[in-house]
Amino acid sequence: MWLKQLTVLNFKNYTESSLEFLPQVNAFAGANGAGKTNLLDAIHYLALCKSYFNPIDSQHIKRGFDWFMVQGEFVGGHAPDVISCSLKKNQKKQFKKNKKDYQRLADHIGQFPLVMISPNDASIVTEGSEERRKFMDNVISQTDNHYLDILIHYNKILLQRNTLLKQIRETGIFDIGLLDILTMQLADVGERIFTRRKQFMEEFLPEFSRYYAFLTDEAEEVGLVYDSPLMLNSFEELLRINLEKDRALERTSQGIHRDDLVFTIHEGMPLKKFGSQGQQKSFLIALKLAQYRFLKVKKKEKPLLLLDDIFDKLDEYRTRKLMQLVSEDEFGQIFLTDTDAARIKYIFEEIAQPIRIFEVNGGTVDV
Ligand SMILES: Nc1ncnc2c1ncn2[C@@H]1O[C@H](COP(=O)(O)OP(=O)(O)OP(=O)(O)O)[C@@H](O)[C@H]1O
Repeated sequence: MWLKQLTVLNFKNYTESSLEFLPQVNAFAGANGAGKTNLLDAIHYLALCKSYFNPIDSQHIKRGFDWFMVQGEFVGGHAPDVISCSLKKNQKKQFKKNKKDYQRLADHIGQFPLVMISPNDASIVTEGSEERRKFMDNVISQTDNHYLDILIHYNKILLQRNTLLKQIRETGIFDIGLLDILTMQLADVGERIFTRRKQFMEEFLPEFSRYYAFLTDEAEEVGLVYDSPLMLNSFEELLRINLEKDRALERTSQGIHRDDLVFTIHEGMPLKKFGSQGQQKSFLIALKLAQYRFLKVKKKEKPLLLLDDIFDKLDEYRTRKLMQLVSEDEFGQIFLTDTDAARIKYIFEEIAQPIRIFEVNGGTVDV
């Protein structure tokens, strides 16, 4: 499966552009701010119904316009599929496959598996647990669309339970029956998410360790551990133990919405504090390569790989390692961005990979 054609209309700094791709490597080259990453993001929209960088859809409409559209033609695998995503200001985002609306976005996620590696990924190490849950949920959702459904369901019940806890505190009326029902429902759905995440980590961890060792020339021990309050107690027990605390806080203090991934180096020290910049970078790339491998095995096809500005950020050793994987045919179609077209040409010519370079300049593109 690969993306043959992409059209963007009024999308970020593009008015109208249509691009034809190679099934192998496609590079967007140009100065800072030219619009290279915007094209990767348009591809991300097609595969995952949303931006990789900014969750507010309306901010992707070109300034001065009131709608955008991104359309792409995927070929290979199944029959050619034309996917389009469009948004009119103040209206709901529309998704179509071969001109037909999707009933649910969850039906689309995972049909065109995709992995993005970007400098923004640093937030997975440096920011709060939400970023790491997002990473985990993104990978699982692309392989299991029921997972997305139960996540959405969990968040709805969580909101209802929190609203009730607030009402109890404000009104003093304690509807124990309703609280019990919401507690049981939350526990039931939460346990399913916990089981799925645990199972995912068991499969993911060996892949991650293998890629980290491959990318680094040091015999450094790194750790990746799934940490959930459900490791020690069942969800129902947890909610009962914390009932008084939850009533005082007016929210559900414990649950799978607090899950985290713990990243360590040097035998258990936090990666964020004790890992060098290079070690953190290798850790992140290993996470993403393991994500690629996981999706490839589960979906039985090669996901699209989007590399945002990574050759500028990687040292020569890691660049060579990545190129080794490209030449060993580990990946399918690749899209990448770089400020230096000559560097990209050189890197891919060295491993004799066909590449099409698009020169991007302020929202226009030349081949
Ligand atoms: N809604 C929008 N309307 C118009 N322009 C936008 C919109 N959103 C973003 N842009 C413009 O897109 C440009 C950024 O594009 P992009 O991030 O793709 O650049 P880039 O070529 O990847 O740059 P870099 O090499 O610095 O990463 C900026 O000039 C920004 O102002």
